[in-house]
Amino acid sequence: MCPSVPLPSPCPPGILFPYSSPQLWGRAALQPPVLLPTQRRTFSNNKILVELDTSSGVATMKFKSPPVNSLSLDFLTEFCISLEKLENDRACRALIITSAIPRIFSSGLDIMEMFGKSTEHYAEFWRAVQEMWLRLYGSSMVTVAAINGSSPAGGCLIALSCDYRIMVENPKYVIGLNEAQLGIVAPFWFKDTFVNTVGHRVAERSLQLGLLHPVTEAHQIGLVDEVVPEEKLQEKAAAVVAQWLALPDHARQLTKSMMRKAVLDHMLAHREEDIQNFVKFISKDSIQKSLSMYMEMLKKKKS
Ligand SMILES: CC/C=C\CCC/C=C/C(=O)SCCNC(=O)CCNC(=O)[C@H](O)C(C)(C)COP(=O)(O)OP(=O)(O)OC[C@H]1O[C@@H](n2cnc3c(N)ncnc32)[C@H](O)[C@@H]1OP(=O)(O)O
Repeated sequence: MCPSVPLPSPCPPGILFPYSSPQLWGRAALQPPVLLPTQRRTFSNNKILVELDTSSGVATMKFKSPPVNSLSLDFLTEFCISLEKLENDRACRALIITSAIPRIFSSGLDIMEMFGKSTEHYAEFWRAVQEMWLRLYGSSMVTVAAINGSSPAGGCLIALSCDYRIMVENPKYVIGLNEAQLGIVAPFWFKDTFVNTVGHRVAERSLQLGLLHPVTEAHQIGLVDEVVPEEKLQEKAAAVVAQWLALPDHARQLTKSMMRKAVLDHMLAHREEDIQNFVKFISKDSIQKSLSMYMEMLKKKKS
């Protein structure tokens, strides 16, 4: 759905107004409370499975890209297509994002997409990362991250871009923006999304040290909103969605837009510059070396 206000191309559908069309806001919000039979619509691709319950208006999206749900260009493309489909579906009002891979929500951006490739490839990849964030952070749906595994860097960004985060209680799971540990830097819009969630001081320390927070700590600093046992995750996510959907869509959406607009506008205004920055930064020999060493370290850890 194209916006009424001109946007830098490509136009991100579903971005909260003033970009999105007011006709989208109503969705199923004011339907009378009649009891409808449960109806499911499913669509799937190689990387993602989506199930939409049209009677409740709640979609569940499961990442299923082994081994670790890394955000490759293909994954990001499929993710954006799925988000666009749901955003434009009047029957869908809420989205729960979770993983079908045991122990991993998402391992973040696929490091191989940032290593040993052409500048054209880096630019295309980064535009896809931006697009994913624009669509998710600017979504008019209620979005809940049901985090059932570790979620570093780009995986954490996906969770941060949702309205609410519920994480499974497990001493082995970690979450955070650990870019500094890889010798790279979280871009300003990752940082802004993080600051808007945990506040400036907590974000500054966590970003500078590239911290991956254990679940209890993530809860303490407000990076996740709730911690639950694995078997309660889906039930809790459904309850949170029901609570948020009890409000009129337009009021919730206007409020969400008010809270997120400045960060979204800032990124859109600097989108091309941000791509150029990324390409220049990631192409540096020293950064390529850091990424190579990090991948080596991951492999050694296994053996
Ligand atoms: C100007 C701005 C500039 C730059 C901004 C860039 C912003 C970057 C954002 C990012 O998201 S960078 C990615 C950060 N991600 C990580 O640091 C996670 C690294 N991975 C791990 O910590 C672990 O793999 C794990 C996710 C905790 C899973 O551990 P587990 O023991 O279960 O699996 P294993 O480590 O054996 O991994 C399996 C397999 O997958 C490969 N792998 C893991 N993560 C990635 C990844 N992000 N990209 C690509 N590949 C990844 C790993 O190497 C193994 O491969 P192998 O089987 O071939 O050895």
